[in-house]
Amino acid sequence: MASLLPQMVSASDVLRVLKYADLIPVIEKTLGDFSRGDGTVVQPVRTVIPVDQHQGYFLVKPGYHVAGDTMACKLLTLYPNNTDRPSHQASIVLFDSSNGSPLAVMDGASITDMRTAAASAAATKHLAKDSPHVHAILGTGHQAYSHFHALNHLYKFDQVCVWGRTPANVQKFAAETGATPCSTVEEAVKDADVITTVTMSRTPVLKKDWIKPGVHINAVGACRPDWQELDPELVLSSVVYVDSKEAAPKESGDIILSKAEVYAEVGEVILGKKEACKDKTTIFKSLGLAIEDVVSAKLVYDKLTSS
Ligand SMILES: NC(=O)C1=CN([C@@H]2O[C@H](COP(=O)(O)OP(=O)(O)OC[C@H]3O[C@@H](n4cnc5c(N)ncnc54)[C@H](O)[C@@H]3O)[C@@H](O)[C@H]2O)C=CC1
Ligand SMILES: O=C([O-])C1=[NH+]CCC1
Repeated sequence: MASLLPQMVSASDVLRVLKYADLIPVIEKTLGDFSRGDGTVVQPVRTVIPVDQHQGYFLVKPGYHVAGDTMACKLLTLYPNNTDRPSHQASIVLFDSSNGSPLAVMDGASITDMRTAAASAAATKHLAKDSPHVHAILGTGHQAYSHFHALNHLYKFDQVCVWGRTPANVQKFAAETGATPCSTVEEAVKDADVITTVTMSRTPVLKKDWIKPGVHINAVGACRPDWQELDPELVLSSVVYVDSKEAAPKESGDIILSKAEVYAEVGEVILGKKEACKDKTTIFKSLGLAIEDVVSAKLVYDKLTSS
C-alpha cells in the first residue's frame, strides 16, 4: 500500500517552483471557473473564528475544483499585532480526491502571497486601461512585495510608487525594488493608473479626491466586515468588482459600510458575461478564494513531483 504520509513542502520549495508566468493564467482561469456557477468549483464562504483573547483570527478555507479533480484546505491565522513573526501564517493540505489521502502539507503563507497577487494581476489585466504607466502600492508588507512582482510580470511600468505608514519600511521597499518612495498617500497615487492597497488598516487610507478618474484599484486589505481601506465616497463613485458576490456582503467593510453595489465578479468579466468598464474608475475588492489556494497548491505539487 502506498505511504499515507503526506509530503512536506516548505516556503523555499514553493518559491523555487511557483512562477507568475504559470500562476497568473491558472488563477485567471480559476476566477472564471468560480463564476460559472455550474458546480465546476465547490467552495463555501470561509469560516473565520475570532481568537479574541489574542486579537487574532483563525480561518478555514476548503475547496474542491471538480473539473480539475483537485481538493485542498488552507488553515490560516491572521494576527495583525504580531511583531516577531508574520501577521499571516498558513498551511495548505492537498488531498488526492480519488481516495481521500493527504498528498502534501505545504507552506501556505508563500502561496497566499503569490496567489493573491496573481488574482490582482488577472483583475488588472481585465479592468485597467491598456498600457498603464504608473503603479502605486500602499503598504510595505508581504503583499506589497508580491504585488510589485506580479504586476511587473504583466506590465512594464515607467514608475512604481510606494507609500507605507512606517517611513523606514518605505525606504527598505524602495531600496529593494527600485520603487519611488513617497511620504504621503496623495503623492504616491496622484499619477497612478493602477493602485494596489495592501495595508492592515481598519480605516480608509485612500481618498477619491487624490486619484485620477479612470484608474483601476486592487483593494486587497480590509478583510473584515468592520475594516476599511477605501473612502466610501471613492467606492460609491467607482464600478465595484469582487472575487465572490457571496462573500463580499458578509466580509468586506469597504462594501458593507459604504453600502456600495457590487457590479460583478471579476470571473464574470473573464468569462465575457459582464462588461469591463475601463472608462470608469474600477475597484477589484479581493477577499481571497479558497479555490485560488487549491489550484496553486496543485501547481506546486505537480512541479515538485515532475522535477
Ligand atoms: N485578499 C486576499 O486574498 C488577501 C488579503 N490580505 C490582506 O492584505 C493586507 C496586507 O497583508 P500582508 O502584506 O500579508 O500583511 P503584512 O503584515 O505583511 O503588512 C501589513 C502592512 O500594513 C501596514 N499597516 C498596518 N496598519 C496600518 C494602518 N493602520 N494604516 C496603514 N498601514 C498599516 C503595515 O505597516 C504593513 O506595511 C492585510 O490586510 C491582509 O489581511 C492578505 C492575504 C490575502
Ligand atoms: O484569502 C486569504 O487567505 C486571506 N484573505 C484575507 C486574509 C487572508
